[in-house]
Amino acid sequence: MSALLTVRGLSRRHGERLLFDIDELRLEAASAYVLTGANGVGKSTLLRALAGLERVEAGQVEFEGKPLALHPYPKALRQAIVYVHQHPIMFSTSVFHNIAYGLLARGEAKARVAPLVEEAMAWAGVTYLADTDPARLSGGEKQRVALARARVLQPRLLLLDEPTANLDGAAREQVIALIPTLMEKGSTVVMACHDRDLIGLPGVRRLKLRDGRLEYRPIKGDIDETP
Ligand SMILES: Nc1ncnc2c1ncn2[C@@H]1O[C@H](COP(=O)(O)OP(=O)(O)OP(=O)(O)O)[C@@H](O)[C@H]1O
Repeated sequence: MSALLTVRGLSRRHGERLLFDIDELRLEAASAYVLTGANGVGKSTLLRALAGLERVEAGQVEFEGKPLALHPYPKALRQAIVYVHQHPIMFSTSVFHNIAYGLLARGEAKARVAPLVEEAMAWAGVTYLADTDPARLSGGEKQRVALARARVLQPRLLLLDEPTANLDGAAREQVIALIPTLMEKGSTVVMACHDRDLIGLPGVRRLKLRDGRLEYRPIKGDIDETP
């Protein structure tokens, strides 16, 4: 296994409160993780920090073996890491345009974008929504569009913040079914979640934030409910 991202001495304070102080966060290439821990322990903050959306203190940072700093947030990480919010925000245009946007912003040729977007929509089962305004989508459809929009960029690291938190029934199951296939293109996936079905997916490692520290659990670790 080779390390994709290693961050040593990763800490975050809110005033006097130390939210976390992690000796070492190490994410392997082409691997899947769940990040668990009690409400308010800092899971979202940690994911957002890795995506450059939240200011943290960091010691040594290595991405694909190269040393980097998290501030200012480097272009190499901006291109390699995608964060998916639990309430994804979308442009009021169409589903197709929302999925295409990141590719076009990267300077991808229009002729190449259409087939990539179509493939991503088919993967997420949202082709029938291509022309729909995202404001009209159900929660499950919106989450699947957000996953397609992230996947189409082929990120090296995909950070999912509670991808099933607001879903139930078939909508939740459809999202869970997509998760294992996110790794097909070699992406590493980290999901902050409380969902036992995501935690129990085969081959998913568990990271647990507790008392400001990060604990590494074995792949088929227990899925207890202790915070
Ligand atoms: N700007 C801020 N100032 C002070 N405290 C903050 C600020 N932003 C977040 N917090 C606090 O930091 C803590 C961590 O929040 P975070 O959303 O990262 O937790 P979480 O583990 O993702 O929680 P949940 O499981 O409920 O989603 C919370 O107690 C939150 O209130």
